Amino acid sequence: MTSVVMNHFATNFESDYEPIDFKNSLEDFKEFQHAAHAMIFARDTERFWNALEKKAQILMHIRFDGYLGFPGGLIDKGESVLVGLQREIQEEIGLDPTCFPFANSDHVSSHINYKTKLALHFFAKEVALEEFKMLESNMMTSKEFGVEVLGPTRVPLYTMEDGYRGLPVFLNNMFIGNSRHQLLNCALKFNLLTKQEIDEALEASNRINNVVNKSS
Ligand SMILES: O=c1[nH]cnc2c1ncn2[C@@H]1O[C@H](COP(=O)(O)OP(=O)(O)O)[C@@H](O)[C@H]1O
Repeated sequence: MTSVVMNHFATNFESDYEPIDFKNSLEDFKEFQHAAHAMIFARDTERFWNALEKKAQILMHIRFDGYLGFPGGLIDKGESVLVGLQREIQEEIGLDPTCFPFANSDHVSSHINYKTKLALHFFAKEVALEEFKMLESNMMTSKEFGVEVLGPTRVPLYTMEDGYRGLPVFLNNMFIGNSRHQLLNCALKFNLLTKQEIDEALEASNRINNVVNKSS
C-alpha cells in the first residue's frame, strides 16, 4: 500500500474516536476541525416475506469517496454546530431547516480523533414513515446529489435465516469516520435493535470478514 493510503486507513479505526462532552467542545477543541452528521429515521412495523421485520428505516448515503455515511459535514469557522449541521443537511439531502429543525436535544454523541484532529458531533431525528419516504425521494433534487452524495440507502436491520445476510453483510461495508458506531449506538438508544441483536450481527459480520480475508 502507498503511504497515502496507509495513512488514511491507519487513522480511521473506530477505536480512534474517543467520546467527549458536547457542551463547550467548540471552545475546548478550538484547534480541531468539527463536523456534525445526523441520523434521520422512522419506525416501520411492516414485515415482509412473511418473516423479516423492517423495524425502522434509517437514512444513510453513499458518499463521493465510496464510503457509507450520514448526511452532514464540516462546521465552518465561527458557525455553531447546529447551524453548520442544518446547512450541510440542506445541501446534501435538500432538507428544509424550517420544517425539520435540529435542536440541542437531538444531540446523541460527540467524539474526537486526536490523530486527525477532528471532532465529530452526532444528532438523530425521528420522523413519521411518510415523512421519511418524502425526504428520501427529495434527496435526488439536492444541490450535492451526484457530487458529494451519490445516493440514499436504507439500512437492513434484520438478519436472514442463514444468520449472515441482512445487517451482518451490511456492516461489512466501508463506513466513514465512526459512522458504523454511530449507527449501532443510535439503533440501541432508540430501541430499534436490542444489545443482543447488535452483538450477534457484529459477531456474524466479523465471521464473514474472516472468511473473505482468508479466501483472498
Ligand atoms: O456520517 C459520518 N459519521 C461520522 N463521521 C463522518 C461522517 N461523514 C463524514 N465523517 C467524517 O467527517 C469528516 C467531514 O465530513 P464530510 O466529508 O461529510 O464533510 P464535508 O462534506 O463538509 O466535506 C470526514 O472526513 C469524515 O472523517
